[in-house]
Amino acid sequence: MIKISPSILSADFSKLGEEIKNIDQAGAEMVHIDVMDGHFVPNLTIGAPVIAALRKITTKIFDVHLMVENPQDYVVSFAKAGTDIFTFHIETAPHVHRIIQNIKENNMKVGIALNPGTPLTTINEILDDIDMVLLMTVNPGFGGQKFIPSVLKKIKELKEMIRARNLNIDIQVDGGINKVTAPQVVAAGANILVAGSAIYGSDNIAKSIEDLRK
Ligand SMILES: O=C(CO)[C@@H](O)[C@H](O)COP(=O)(O)O
Ligand SMILES: [Fe+2]
Repeated sequence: MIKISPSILSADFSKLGEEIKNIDQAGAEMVHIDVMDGHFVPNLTIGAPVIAALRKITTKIFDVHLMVENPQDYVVSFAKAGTDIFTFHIETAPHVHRIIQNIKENNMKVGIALNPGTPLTTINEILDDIDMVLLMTVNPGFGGQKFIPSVLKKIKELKEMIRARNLNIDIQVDGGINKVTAPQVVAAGANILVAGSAIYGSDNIAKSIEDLRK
């Protein structure tokens, strides 16, 4: 089953609560929250206090995508704020096994994100220990960018790695996902689609979510 995780990066931040209720009622399975630190990526967004405030208004899965250096420093505060899936970038984590253990000890699911230029070999040794792989289909930092088609091959390769090892791991894609690219990523093996501008940029949020799902 395909799950849709709308990225609130493209929402109207002046009415974030309302914007989250909109995607909640429209049937999205998750809420994708992009956390940026101005170091790993050249942009700043939100952190644990905002997540904790949003936690009060929805029971949907909080799919938190940390584009930050030193992600281990945020595990405890993000767990307390109500994060369900803690996704960090492999490019930021030399002690990757330690942070995975720490995320699990704090009762969150583990996601690992890879930039378009980062090879799958970087997660070979820890694939058995995680719940989700996020393959970036743009370079992280901003919403509204163009999908990078060369990632399709990587999605297929990851799907095959997971199948060959008989694992139960979600493949999430993020960046430039819309009505045109969604069928391509799903055919390649992705099952969780993140979309910001394709959902919040449309005048019918429920329809845009259903269009992606179809
Ligand atoms: O993590 C990121 C960007 O770094 C994303 O989650 C974007 O927010 C997706 O936006 P669209 O490409 O769908 O507009
Ligand atoms: Fe994201």
